[in-house]
Amino acid sequence: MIQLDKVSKTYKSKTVLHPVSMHIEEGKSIGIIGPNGAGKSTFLKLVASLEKPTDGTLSFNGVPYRKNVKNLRKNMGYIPQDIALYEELTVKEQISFWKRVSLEKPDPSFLKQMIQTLRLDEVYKQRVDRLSGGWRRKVNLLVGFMNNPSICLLDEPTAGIDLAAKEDILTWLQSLHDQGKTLLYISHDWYELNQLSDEYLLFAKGRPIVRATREELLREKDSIMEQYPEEKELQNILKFFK
Ligand SMILES: Nc1ncnc2c1ncn2[C@@H]1O[C@H](COP(=O)(O)OP(=O)(O)OP(=O)(O)O)[C@@H](O)[C@H]1O
Repeated sequence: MIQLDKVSKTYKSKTVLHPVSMHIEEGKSIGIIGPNGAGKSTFLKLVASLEKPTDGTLSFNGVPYRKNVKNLRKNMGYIPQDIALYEELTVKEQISFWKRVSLEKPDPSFLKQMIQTLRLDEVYKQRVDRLSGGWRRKVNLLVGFMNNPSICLLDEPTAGIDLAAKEDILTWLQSLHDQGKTLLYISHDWYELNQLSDEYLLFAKGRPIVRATREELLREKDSIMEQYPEEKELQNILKFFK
């Protein structure tokens, strides 16, 4: 479905993503892991078509991204690390606002199901700036995905929020996976990753160094750690993988 051919990214003279070739199959749930600065967010933004590759080509269903942006955007939802909402609006107003301005048509039944699963009806009439981080994150997910995309890209969707909100978001992500959607998400939370991932994509030093199932990663983790003795953060990440 999504194909990357020798895709790389360089900012000024610094290569932050070395050439990557990869196929992402429809319906796969891929957990992206790795140390800070390893290139995970850059990779996700390139897949989301929010960044252009310095070299290489991305294609969706055989058509290069540049010839296919409209169709691609219709099928894709991307949630960045930072929450981007109109703080003074209530949740209800926020939804109405985004419904009006979104280029893609919202899907009413999907929206209703999302509100229920994320329990957003509980705070429907509250202003966003009065909500906790967990609720705000849920609202952000809602407005980012209200058009029912088949490819869901998420950059640390549960970082820094309370446990109850994490559980709700995890349940909702699992329901997306059960519906056959493609999920690519960056996370540092092994519990969440183990619940959700068909595969792991492990980044280090500006490239994906391993793509593996949980069982494969468990088998390979000692040898990966031996190959990258100087990568302390990578060692710490893999040490806690069970
Ligand atoms: N717009 C930009 N201009 C210059 N350098 C950038 C830009 N965006 C990212 N970088 C650099 O690219 C490298 C990879 O960043 P990226 O955000 O992709 O890493 P990451 O693995 O997602 O890290 P984190 O877990 O901290 O979010 C970093 O060194 C970062 O400073």
